[in-house]
Amino acid sequence: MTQNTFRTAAGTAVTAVTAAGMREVDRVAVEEVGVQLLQMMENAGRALARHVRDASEGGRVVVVAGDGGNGGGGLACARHLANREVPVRVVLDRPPGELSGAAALQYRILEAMDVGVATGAEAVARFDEPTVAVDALIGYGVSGEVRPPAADCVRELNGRSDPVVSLDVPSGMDATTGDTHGVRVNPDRTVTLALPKTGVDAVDGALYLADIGIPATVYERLDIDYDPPFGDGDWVELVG
Ligand SMILES: NC(=O)C1=CN([C@@H]2O[C@H](COP(=O)(O)OP(=O)(O)OC[C@H]3O[C@@H](n4cnc5c(N)ncnc54)[C@H](O)[C@@H]3O)[C@@H](O)[C@H]2O)[C@@H](O)CC1
Ligand SMILES: [K+]
Repeated sequence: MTQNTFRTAAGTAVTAVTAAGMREVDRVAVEEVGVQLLQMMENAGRALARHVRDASEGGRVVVVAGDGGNGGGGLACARHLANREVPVRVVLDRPPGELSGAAALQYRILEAMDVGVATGAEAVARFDEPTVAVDALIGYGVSGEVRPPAADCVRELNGRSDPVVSLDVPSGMDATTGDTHGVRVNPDRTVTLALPKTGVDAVDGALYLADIGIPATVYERLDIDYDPPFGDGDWVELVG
């Protein structure tokens, strides 16, 4: 099942987009309007860190990240948590040397900060104390059945009894259809970015929409109905 419109608790209608639609929003934001990816990622990471601090109540956090835009947002979140002295560790689904693009940039900052980084699903399993986990493995860019090592990380995340917070969409969930690509994370809350994706009505747990700074002109250029939903805040809960 997919949903084309969501609502905030205040009753504002929010248009949902497919993965292709969101990719087009990102393209217009960057190429036509001049908003840079790292600016949006910074907003995503900061908003996500606030949600994680909420869920963790000061306890430990593990951020499980992939190497795409979703992973980059997770790594930015780890930095914001460390900046607030939240005890945070990072697990990458692949060795750091295999990172590229924005995720590699985010990783280099964490390295300079001495934030602990481990690799692989076994590292997720090692967090046996109460720990909020952040799922930043894969976002709307999922393609085909989720493969190892990401698939093993997903299973480890689902085996945890502590809260899991997913960035944008639960990893392994098709952002357009809500279908599962073989395996997917079952989060306690999802912080989706800019606009809800049509498939996210299939998420478990609470669903929040975070502002990553995309101006209304981007939506106007794409004929997407947009009534700013955020009010005074940086995110809103979506109620269906
Ligand atoms: N406006 C934007 O462009 C922003 C996007 N952001 C994030 O970037 C995401 C989109 O980024 P990308 O296009 O890089 O894509 P993703 O990060 O969603 O996915 C690409 C990553 O997933 C892996 N992957 C894909 N399919 C897989 C499979 N079947 N098995 C195992 N691994 C698989 C790829 O190897 C790659 O690491 C969004 O969901 C969002 O979370 C945010 O960081 C902030 C700004
Ligand atoms: K995710």
